[in-house]
Amino acid sequence: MLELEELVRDFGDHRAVDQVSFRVSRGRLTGFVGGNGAGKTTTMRMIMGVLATNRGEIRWDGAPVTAADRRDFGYMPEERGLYPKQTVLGQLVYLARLRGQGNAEARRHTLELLERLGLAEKSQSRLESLSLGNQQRVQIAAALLGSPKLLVLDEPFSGLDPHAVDTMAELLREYAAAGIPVLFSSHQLDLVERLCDDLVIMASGHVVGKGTADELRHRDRPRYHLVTGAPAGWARDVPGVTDVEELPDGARVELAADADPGELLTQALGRGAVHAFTPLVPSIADVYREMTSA
Ligand SMILES: Nc1ncnc2c1ncn2[C@@H]1O[C@H](COP(=O)(O)OP(=O)(O)OP(=O)(O)O)[C@@H](O)[C@H]1O
Repeated sequence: MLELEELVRDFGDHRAVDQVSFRVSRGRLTGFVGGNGAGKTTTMRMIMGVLATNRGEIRWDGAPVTAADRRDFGYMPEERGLYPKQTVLGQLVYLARLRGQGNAEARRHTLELLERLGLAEKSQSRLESLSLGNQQRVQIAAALLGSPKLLVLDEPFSGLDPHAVDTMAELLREYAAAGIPVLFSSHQLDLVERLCDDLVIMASGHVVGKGTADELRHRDRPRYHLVTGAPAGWARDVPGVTDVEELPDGARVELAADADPGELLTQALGRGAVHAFTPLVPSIADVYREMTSA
């Protein structure tokens, strides 16, 4: 398990990362989200030791992370960083050998990954001759070489077409299922919602939310969508109702945590037809907007 405890990173007098703490657990896919400049890349660079921390601690399996640990971490940096003029296969095999694989094993594993990522036919092409999306797939392959014990991926899905997104998502799930903690950043909240076990939400250098998607979606005050065919302002007078947003055909109604939604429904039925009465569960995009809008 990877643990970050109260990490701080300053650039001059700007605090880019402020008291950031979270965990990336074994077998869990953890999505790392936040607006531009929120501090995700800086945090990932500190995990990988590319940037020093000003304060705080990074632990791997309970002990302060070491350079040896980091050699076993698969990393896809924001700045990417493969060689444009080298062939895909050539440089991936080279990287696999740097990670300790023998030549035959490095070749076999690299070819397997290229096949999996739909790049087998491009193995002898120079990286710069590939489309941007295919270059991105090669960068992903580079992070997966060797047998990484942890994956730290900075926006691995950006620039991928929908099929490549699905392949990549499936691959990350397999790594997580094999017990490898996976941390990836993304601005694609629908994808994060679909894929992740855990989420960490950052804003202005701070963690503003973390937990499973269900935990983050949980609201202390449940909300319901009531459709009656006419504005339902009367709901304001129902015991337990704390907020009403009137709609042309009903209302969105917020209740106190201990209120009985049956009371609202009974009163609605007493006034005529009820076409729908449904709990409103926020999407992760809603949660994200609420948490980062301050
Ligand atoms: N090397 C640096 N020197 C000075 N400031 C930096 C440096 N790297 C990052 N920053 C600043 O730190 C803050 C956090 O940047 P970071 O790249 O970590 O954000 P991010 O969440 O990854 O954003 P994005 O989603 O846009 O990639 C920003 O204000 C950025 O300008």
